[in-house]
Amino acid sequence: MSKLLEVKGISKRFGGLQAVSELSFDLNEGEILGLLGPNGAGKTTAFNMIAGALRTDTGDILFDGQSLVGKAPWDICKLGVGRTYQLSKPFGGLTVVENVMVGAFVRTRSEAEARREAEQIVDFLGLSDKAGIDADDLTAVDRRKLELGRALATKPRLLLMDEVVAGATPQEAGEMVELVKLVRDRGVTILIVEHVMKVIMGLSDRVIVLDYGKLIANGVPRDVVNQPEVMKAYFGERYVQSRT
Ligand SMILES: Nc1ncnc2c1ncn2[C@@H]1O[C@H](COP(=O)(O)OP(=O)(O)OP(=O)(O)O)[C@@H](O)[C@H]1O
Repeated sequence: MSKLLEVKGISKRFGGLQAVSELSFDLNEGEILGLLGPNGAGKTTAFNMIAGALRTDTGDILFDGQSLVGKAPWDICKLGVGRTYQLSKPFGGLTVVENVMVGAFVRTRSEAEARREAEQIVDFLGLSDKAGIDADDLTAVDRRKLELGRALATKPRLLLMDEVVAGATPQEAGEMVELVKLVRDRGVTILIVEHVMKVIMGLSDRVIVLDYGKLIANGVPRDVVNQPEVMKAYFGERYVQSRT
């Protein structure tokens, strides 16, 4: 399996706080990798370094063999790294299709082409009947789908997804999980941050766990969640001792 992303010893310090410390991991082409860790573990910081929103203090990030360090978010997106945000904020006053077109303009200057691609994506997301409504009028779950659509329109090979089911009902979460699987089936490699364990377990081929900015586990979801280090990070030392 070829490596699409190689993260090599990246670190980030904010003042006195070491948010990410010498983090290394690989992501294989076609894989869904879950990024886990308790609040404040450094997941978003790691994401932001890969997407170019934050500069790394140390280390390198290779995408398809090419270093992303020092590149602007826009250029990283053009290379094929898309991202979704935890808080999806559609452009109000634009329709659902027009919102997705914004993503498509990363790849094309033709309005007709952007519209055609956006319509296909809106259809894929199951939002065709809402294509012409103001994006501000969408429900929370449909906004999440739109967020995914905007990212897909940039034609990513790697998609960084931040908490796709936050605030969703179990049924809506199930819908999002199915959509993410379909995105992978279209050939997109995925790195996903998610707090809902059931979602991560159901989606990820492999998971990595961060705690205080350090990688503490890397493996198949079922093995990783039972590792004492991981339980300690999530539930504390006492919980682990009470189980052993
Ligand atoms: N711009 C910043 N300036 C200062 N400290 C920051 C900044 N961004 C993040 N931090 C701190 O860095 C640490 C890691 O934060 P980060 O948001 O990466 O964690 P996280 O794992 O994504 O957490 P959560 O699950 O709560 O979103 C936290 O202690 C946070 O307060």
